[in-house]
Amino acid sequence: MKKPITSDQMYRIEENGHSVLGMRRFLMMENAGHGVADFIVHKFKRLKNKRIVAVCGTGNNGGDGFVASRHLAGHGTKITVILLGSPSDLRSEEARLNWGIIEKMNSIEIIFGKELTDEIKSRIAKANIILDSIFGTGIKGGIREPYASAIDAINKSKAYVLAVDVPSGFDPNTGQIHEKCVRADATITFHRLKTGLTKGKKYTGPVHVEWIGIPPEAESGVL
Ligand SMILES: NC(=O)C1=CN([C@@H]2O[C@H](COP(=O)(O)OP(=O)(O)OC[C@H]3O[C@@H](n4cnc5c(N)ncnc54)[C@H](O)[C@@H]3O)[C@@H](O)[C@H]2O)[C@H](O)CC1
Ligand SMILES: [K+]
Repeated sequence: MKKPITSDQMYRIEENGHSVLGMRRFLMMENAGHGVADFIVHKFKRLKNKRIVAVCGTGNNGGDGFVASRHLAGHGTKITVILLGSPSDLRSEEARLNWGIIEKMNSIEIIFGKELTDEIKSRIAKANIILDSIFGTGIKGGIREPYASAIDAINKSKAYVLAVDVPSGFDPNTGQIHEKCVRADATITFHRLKTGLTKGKKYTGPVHVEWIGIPPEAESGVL
């Protein structure tokens, strides 16, 4: 197994990939989101009529959820993307780009807001599959609303939960959990295992490492 890395090392590898080797960040997000969709397609042979809900934050973890939802829309499933926040809060160009695409798609239902409305709670409660795209390696400090209530709703649901990169509320470096943490049935993490993911199986489930095409050369000077 390749040596696990910290979130700081991941960010530096991503930065090298982008600025030294010219791999645009939206390509990394596209490959990450495709990997998530591919994992679901292979896990659930029949996706038709399955209700999939992507619960997304306003960072690039959320962006991965937008991309995965677009890839899954091609499989005839009912997809809902829930953005916990406002589109104007989306932090990166690549997340805004992907939000701009899915908001034009009739095959994806979009709901956004800064609080957990009954509509959002009911989508999560009725989901067959949930993509946990709230936070990944960018989690910092105490978990604010509506994220805390969203994590509770995900943990109460009967859905199959796939954590994108890291279960939301899980520290990618230490494996410690914040006051709330998604309990995932599986985790798909990008590029390399994060050091914290060697622990906390109760929250991560089995961990799948997805290569997203960042050139190995991007690791020089970092690992
Ligand atoms: N590194 C790579 O090569 C790739 C990473 N991808 C994905 O990007 C995320 C990391 O994205 P980032 O924007 O840095 O952070 P997050 O999306 O994980 O979270 C930041 C987001 O969450 C908010 N937030 C943070 N802490 C809290 C808190 N305690 N309470 C409430 N809100 C919080 C913050 O404001 C931001 O909005 C990585 O995990 C991958 O999934 C790429 O897409 C693929 C390549
Ligand atoms: K996550």
